[in-house]
Amino acid sequence: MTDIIPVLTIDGPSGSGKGTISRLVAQRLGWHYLDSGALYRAVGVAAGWEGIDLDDHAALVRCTFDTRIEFREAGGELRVVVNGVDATDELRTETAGAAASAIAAIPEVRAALKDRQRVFRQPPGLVADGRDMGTVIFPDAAYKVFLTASAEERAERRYKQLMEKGVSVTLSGLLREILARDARDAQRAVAPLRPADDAVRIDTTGLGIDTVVEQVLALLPRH
Ligand SMILES: Nc1ncnc2c1ncn2[C@@H]1O[C@H](COP(=O)(O)OP(=O)(O)OP(=O)(O)O)[C@@H](O)[C@H]1O
Ligand SMILES: Nc1ccn([C@H]2C[C@H](O)[C@@H](COP(=O)(O)O)O2)c(=O)n1
Repeated sequence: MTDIIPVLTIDGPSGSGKGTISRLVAQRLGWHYLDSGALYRAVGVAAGWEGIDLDDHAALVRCTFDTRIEFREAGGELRVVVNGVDATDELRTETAGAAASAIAAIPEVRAALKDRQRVFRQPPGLVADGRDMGTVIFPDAAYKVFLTASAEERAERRYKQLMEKGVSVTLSGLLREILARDARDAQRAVAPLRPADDAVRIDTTGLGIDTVVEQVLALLPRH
């Protein structure tokens, strides 16, 4: 059954616009949406609540199995509920992103989350965003995109986003964090960040959101 449910994978580094573009494309297509990074972030946040050290791999693997993660639509927004608590805002912090990146390098954590991602493949279709959607989780996806943008532009996007939320950060600090996360995600041994061989690469540097959405939609036969 799943082999006839179409999947569009959108992978790429932090700040390349995966989440923004995936959500808009999923809306336009009327397809489901999987934010796979939210699963890693949720485990990282749950581990923090339990006081688990990021070096304690056995405890992190246990925490991955124990953590309940639900996605709920509320007022047109996707909320993420972790162990019964709405953790959407906490999940989006740079601290949660860094913790997610660290635990995502643990092979047993990745293995434990595999099936929890694949169940999102439901009719009429799925748009899945992450780092290994096209390479590991949905290697048979009909459509694959790899989004990039220069690290400087990604840092600027994040800076603008955080300033709008009233979070005080520096552009140079964000650039450092983005480069560190890129390196960790791309250099890990299991499912490193890389484009699938059959992915279409889109460099979004200097491109507006609407342009990127149209470029992605143009890859699908009709919409
Ligand atoms: N093409 C674009 N042009 C300008 N801004 C963009 C573009 N795409 C996304 N943005 C903005 O950049 C910020 C980061 O985008 P988004 O969260 O979608 O990136 P991401 O790749 O999902 O990041 P992460 O992996 O860290 O979750 C958002 O504020 C978003 O509105
Ligand atoms: N498929 C995925 C999704 C996410 N991760 C890890 C690596 C990221 O740095 C971190 C947070 O992801 P984001 O929410 O920024 O997309 O989670 C991964 O390894 N594989």
